Amino acid sequence: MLGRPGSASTRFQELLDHLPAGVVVHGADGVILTANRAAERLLGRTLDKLRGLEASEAEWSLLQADGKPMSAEMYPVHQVLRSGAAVAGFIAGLRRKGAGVSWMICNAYPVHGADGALVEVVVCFTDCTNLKDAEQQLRKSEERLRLVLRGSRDAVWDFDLRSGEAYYSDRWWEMLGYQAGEVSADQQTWRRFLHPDDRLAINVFMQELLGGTRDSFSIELRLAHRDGHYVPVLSRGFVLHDSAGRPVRVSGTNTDLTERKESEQRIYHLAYFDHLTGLPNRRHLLEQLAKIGSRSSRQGRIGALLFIDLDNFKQLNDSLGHEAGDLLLQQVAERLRHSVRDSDQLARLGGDEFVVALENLGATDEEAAVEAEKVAHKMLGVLQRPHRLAVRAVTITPSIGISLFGNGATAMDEVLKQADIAMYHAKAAGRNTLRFFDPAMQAAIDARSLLENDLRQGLHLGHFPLHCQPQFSADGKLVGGEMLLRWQHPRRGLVGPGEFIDLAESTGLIVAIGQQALADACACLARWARLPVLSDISLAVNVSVQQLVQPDFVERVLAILEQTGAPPTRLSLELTESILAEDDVIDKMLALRQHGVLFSLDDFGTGYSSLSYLKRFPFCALKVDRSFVNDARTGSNAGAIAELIVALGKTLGLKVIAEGVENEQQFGFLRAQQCDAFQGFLFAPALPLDEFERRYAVAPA
Ligand SMILES: Nc1nc2c(ncn2[C@@H]2O[C@H](COP(=O)(O)OP(=O)(O)OP(=O)(O)O)[C@@H](O)[C@H]2O)c(=O)[nH]1
Repeated sequence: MLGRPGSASTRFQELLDHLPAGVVVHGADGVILTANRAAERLLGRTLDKLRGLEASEAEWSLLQADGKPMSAEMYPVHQVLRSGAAVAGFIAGLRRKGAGVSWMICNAYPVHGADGALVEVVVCFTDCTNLKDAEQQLRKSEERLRLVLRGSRDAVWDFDLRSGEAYYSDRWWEMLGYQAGEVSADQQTWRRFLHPDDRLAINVFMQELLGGTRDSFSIELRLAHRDGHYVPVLSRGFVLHDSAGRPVRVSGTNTDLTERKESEQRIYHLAYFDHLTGLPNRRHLLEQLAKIGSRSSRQGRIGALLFIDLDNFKQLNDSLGHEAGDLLLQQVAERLRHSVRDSDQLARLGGDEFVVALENLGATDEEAAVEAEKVAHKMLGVLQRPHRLAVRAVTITPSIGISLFGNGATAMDEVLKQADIAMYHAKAAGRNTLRFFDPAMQAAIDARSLLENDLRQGLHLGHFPLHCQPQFSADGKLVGGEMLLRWQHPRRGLVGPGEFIDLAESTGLIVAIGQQALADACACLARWARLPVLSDISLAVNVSVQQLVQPDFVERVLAILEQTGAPPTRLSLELTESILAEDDVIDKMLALRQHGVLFSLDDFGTGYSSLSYLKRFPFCALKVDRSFVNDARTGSNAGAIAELIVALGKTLGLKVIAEGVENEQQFGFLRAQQCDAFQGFLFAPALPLDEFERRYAVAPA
């Protein structure tokens, strides 16, 4: 007991005895003078046995914080005796014989006498074994966590939403090609690495996550790597909420999915692509066909399935060997790939069979069939060019079966079967050809190709005799004529343009036909120039888009004018509005205008009827479309439009010509509107040129 006489001293003693901390008082020589009850308990000795003991000679020993034995001079009492200074917060282990180690936090301070000399050292110590154990546990578990994370390759991150603190682990940076600490980071930093296409979705996701009650999440995203590529990442973690449900912490790990994605891709490729040619395989095709079929039905567009089988491939395989066969199949695949659009679905079905699905070929079966046939013809042409194999060059032909789809009536696997059947018909027809599944379609295509042949033949033999429809002024004077195409077919007789212009356009023959018509018209103008009655009338010739877009269109026209000697100022080229949207048209028109050639705008009122066209392009005349002329009378809509068109033409200084005038009522109405010229059955139909000249080359009596 710390004995001090008097009642104050007794109270002080009681206080000390009830302190939970041990207190030991040493004399200046280090010997224990007294101790309180807690010290007796902690040291396991009564005061009697403690008194007179030197700390270092006692039955207990002290350990350092790291568990190693502590040398006597490091004991707190000795440190104070040596230095005269207090020691605070000193951690020491107390090992007593027969008992374990208890951990203490020690404070020690010197007590000085009146003369300033050190007379006592008071050492206080509190048991902190529990705290020490907890610290050790914590350290162990932290170390364990560190090791686990280092081994896991996952990248840890942790955001304290209240303090704004952000932690990105070293691995997090390493995953994106950076070193930790290289970039200063906050809670928004990761967003800067997001793939632009992921930003919106991730922002929405984060808003929902932080605004909701979920406490875990898992999401895939892409983060930019330093070298420019994007790392696919699986981000998983937890959200911690406070008692009010507010998010206070978000932590998680990012797993690099690159390898997984690559192997998924490899597996996908193995399952869906043909290893020899790299083309999609049968399974891929069948899956795509279902989508293609429903897309076409939805859009109301017709498409075609082409079934392509090489002819006598077995023979080639047998004679040149399987390897040569493989090489050929690869070349065939490559050529097919180049004959279709990127959006077309090409696949190798197996062996020497390939399939192409062509979508969106037209609004009707006929249109689609024409387009499909073109592609199939292209393939026939492309495939039969010699293939250079290691041994030698070989030629191979395909047989192609075609079936249309898109009206939703036939399932796509059925369409595939139909194309297969059609392919067998192509084989039966002698190979190296194509066949449609639908006999009616085949008949239409056959008829069309017959007509195309005839058209070529007709062009060659000059079977397009010129016809000319006269144009008159309001007072009945002949002022011009429009050259109209007719086809003198050897079996069918005279065929009107409605029956062959489409075909001529889709086969490109229109360019040659138009060129011929232009040459004939100019020859005619040259002849008329020598006939007094016809010498000052103009002749209009229709020009198609395909003609006009020819790069040398201007030169061709000038050459014809030169060769024929026709007066350019009598030649009027009629264009429809759709042509005006093509590039360079205005330049070509201006070039020809410089030589005096006239231009008139045909069918005005039916197309875009853009006023800017009329102002920008160097037109001399405007033709009111026959649809307005038909119903042209006072009070009708068509009449009002015709009236407007005439007024518009007049304002712009253009000559206005009405076509398709069939009766006196129409004529009377349009004449009242001050139309300049009139053309139609009321006056005369298109006449063969010789008859035209017979009728009009004589001066009126
Ligand atoms: N080199 C090679 N040959 C293959 C491959 N797959 C299938 N074949 C062969 O391709 C040939 C296909 O022959 P068929 O289409 O049945 O007959 P064909 O000789 O082409 O005769 P037709 O089709 O009637 O014109 C068979 O001999 C198959 O062994 C392949 O991957 N590589």
